[in-house]
Amino acid sequence: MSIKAAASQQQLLPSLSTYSNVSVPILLKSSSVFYDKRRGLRFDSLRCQSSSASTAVSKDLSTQVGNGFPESNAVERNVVRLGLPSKGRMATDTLDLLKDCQLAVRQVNPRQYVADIPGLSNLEVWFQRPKDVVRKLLTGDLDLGIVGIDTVSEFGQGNEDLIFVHDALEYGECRLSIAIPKYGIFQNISSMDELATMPEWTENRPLRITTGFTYLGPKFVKEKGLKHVKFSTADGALEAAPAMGIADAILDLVSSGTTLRENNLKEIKGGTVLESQAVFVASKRALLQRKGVLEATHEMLERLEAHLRAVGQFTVTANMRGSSAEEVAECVLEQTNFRGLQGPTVSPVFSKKNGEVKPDYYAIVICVPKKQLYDSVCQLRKIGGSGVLVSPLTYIFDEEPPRWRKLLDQLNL
Ligand SMILES: Nc1ncnc2c1ncn2[C@@H]1O[C@H](COP(=O)(O)OP(=O)(O)OP(=O)(O)O)[C@@H](O)[C@H]1O
Ligand SMILES: O=P(O)(O)OC[C@H]1O[C@H](OP(=O)(O)OP(=O)(O)O)[C@H](O)[C@@H]1O
Ligand SMILES: [Mg+2]
Repeated sequence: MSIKAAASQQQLLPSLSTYSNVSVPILLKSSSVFYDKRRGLRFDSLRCQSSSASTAVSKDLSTQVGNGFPESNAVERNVVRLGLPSKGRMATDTLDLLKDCQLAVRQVNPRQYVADIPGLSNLEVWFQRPKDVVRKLLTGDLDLGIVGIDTVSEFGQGNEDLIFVHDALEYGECRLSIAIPKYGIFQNISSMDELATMPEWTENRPLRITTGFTYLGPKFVKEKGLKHVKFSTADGALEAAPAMGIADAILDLVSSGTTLRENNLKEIKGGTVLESQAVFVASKRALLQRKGVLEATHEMLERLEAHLRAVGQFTVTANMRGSSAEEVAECVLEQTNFRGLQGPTVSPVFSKKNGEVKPDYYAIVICVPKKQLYDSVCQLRKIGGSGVLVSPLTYIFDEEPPRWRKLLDQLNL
């Protein structure tokens, strides 16, 4: 029997609700299955008949017993797998971010779904639809992924195997919100409470909400105490549904609000289910059990942190007159809002006068948030700064990132 055939046969097995600490063999025709409670894995021992001898082949099918998600049919693998969005608005931004972190993905052609990152050995990149990245993390077919919080929440359904390694990658920012028409019976409705208490909604005529978020939607309205609600599902252009008479309200992602505005819809107070942005997510099981996953995660996290810390800032160098480095440092610390990582770096700038080499100026180096660049230049000028040089910052590698410590704590490591 082929491994695939044997594996699909085993999918028919009832899941074991109770099992002992020791591996329990279940004999199934020519194969047997061992459950390992400690690792939550299923091992399949497939008996392959050959003309001369029968050989036992052990396959780790990475199947967690009883997590409620479909089981993986995959064969044993030693390589770490990272899932990235294959299409849509997250795809390009994700590749750009990785490139900026010196983790450029090498894809032979855009229709190929597997790729690698030359900087990370023993790691495969798999391009998948965002929702499939989450599903495959849960089935054990992927170990790591980058998707939106909305997708993790909708398709992960609170499963504890999913861990946010980095919860703010600073792109794909949007919110999942209820929106209603600006006109008609909704004209004066501006909050969830008002929507909930509208007399129009009855058992026979419930509030009809259309959404692609069929897990988060019903959960949210239940938490908000709405009684008469009926959900329908659609994949795109939801904003058209109220005007078409298909729905009363929609639950969809909003970013700039343009699509809502252009379709005469509005958000309401208390109607935001969640705020989302791209995140780096991992399977807890994979982090703990698959060789190389924790190491790859560490390296990716360090690079992401260092890049994201740096990307919002400039390095600013300016020359200041002063009689000593301490005097200049004091002036910067007292009279400006800007520092370096720990404090300003102050270095003497030497010039030769009357045959004598002396510090004439002092160069200060500080980090400045991009948005405050002009403000920093003005503050430096006020205290006698001149020759201001501004350069982009590529990375800030500080001490161990707090997110790494947090991850190890979550894993009890
Ligand atoms: N308007 C938006 N602005 C910013 N980010 C968004 C916006 N819409 C969606 N996103 C983010 O991008 C992710 C992918 O959205 P996209 O529309 O590209 O794919 P999708 O709609 O999930 O794909 P599919 O077409 O398979 O349903 C979303 O899960 C969300 O995190
Ligand atoms: O507030 P805005 O900036 O206008 O963005 C919101 C729109 O973006 C998303 O759709 P997308 O463009 O991804 O198209 P889709 O419905 O095909 O996924 C979302 O579903 C909204 O329709
Ligand atoms: Mg979309």
